[in-house]
Amino acid sequence: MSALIARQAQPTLAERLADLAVQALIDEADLSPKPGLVDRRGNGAHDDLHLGLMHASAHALWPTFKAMAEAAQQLGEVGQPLRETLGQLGRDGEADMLRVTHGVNTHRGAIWALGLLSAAAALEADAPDARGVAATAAALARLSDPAAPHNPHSHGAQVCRTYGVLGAREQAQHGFPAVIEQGLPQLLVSRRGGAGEQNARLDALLAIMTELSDTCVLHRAGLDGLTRMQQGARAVLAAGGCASLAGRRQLRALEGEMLSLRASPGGAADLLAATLFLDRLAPFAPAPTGSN
Ligand SMILES: CC(C)(COP(=O)(O)OP(=O)(O)OC[C@H]1O[C@@H](n2cnc3c(N)ncnc32)[C@H](O)[C@@H]1O)[C@@H](O)C(=O)NCCC(=O)NCCS
Ligand SMILES: Nc1ncnc2c1ncn2[C@@H]1O[C@H](COP(=O)(O)OP(=O)(O)OP(=O)(O)O)[C@@H](O)[C@H]1O
Repeated sequence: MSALIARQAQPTLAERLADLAVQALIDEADLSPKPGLVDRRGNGAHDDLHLGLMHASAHALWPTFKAMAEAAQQLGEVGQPLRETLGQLGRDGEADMLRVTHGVNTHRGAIWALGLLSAAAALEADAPDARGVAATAAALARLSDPAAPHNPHSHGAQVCRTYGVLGAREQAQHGFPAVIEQGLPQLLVSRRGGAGEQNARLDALLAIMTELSDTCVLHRAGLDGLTRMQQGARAVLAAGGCASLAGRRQLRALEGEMLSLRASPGGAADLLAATLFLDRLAPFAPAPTGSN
């Protein structure tokens, strides 16, 4: 292979971040058994989603995440120009998603969360620790985008009004507390406890579900459904997590409840993808000088 071809084969930072974002979405979709969500076993509580569609949607978003990271590199700082560029790229990405899925919402919340995090990771490429990247993403999310069409009829907007809870927008504006305080710590604790990677990821999803006001669940199952989701997730973790027999029993019970309510924790799933994205950022940091 010539040196030129070898050089061209090296992915750029923006390409590597887009790879990471798409991989996080694929890993989230494939993770099984997830209560109520699309996974390798089936469609969960959804009649318009399936695993192939989730994969196609995830891959279709690669150019969006790449463009967001490139915009961050070019503009170089958190500010109104970057916020407005990301808003336009996010809306274009959503249109791409809907074209691929023929109008089904597969990843609206994920474009929002992973888009902000991809841009933030590009800004923080020298020292990409999870907390710092989440804080930078939050600073971007707190800037308003005058071109964003406010949709008071979105499911999220409706249930936030009805139940007085905070949704996807606020989760980002507050620095992704569900990821930083629940998802990532649980992932590390379960790994350290020898749960195995898939069970550690399931535990991370459940940890996110214990606290989140997931507007997907609220929309389909109301406050009672949300409470049952949170309590059920706590019961799995209290029983020893997904690697334990007792935890698996609780997980099966939770899944039964979610399916009977037609409820699916789509917001928690997006935030698990955000958790997996941030978990994998460390290797992006340049090696400290003097290290071998
Ligand atoms: C902020 C968003 C998610 C809209 O939120 P809204 O609550 O009105 O919408 P909707 O119900 O359609 O979607 C919410 C999505 O978020 C996820 N979600 C639900 N609850 C939560 C939660 N508590 N926390 C995080 N995500 C959640 C769900 O998966 C759901 O798909 C987004 O679609 C948006 O408005 N984007 C504007 C375009 C933009 O600025 N893009 C920039 C990309 S960086
Ligand atoms: N594995 C998954 N399975 C199902 N949903 C997921 C998965 N991963 C992420 N999600 C998220 O869940 C959301 C889908 O939720 P939902 O079906 O409630 O959306 P909706 O189209 O707004 O509402 P509804 O189907 O109730 O009319 C998607 O936006 C997506 O971000």
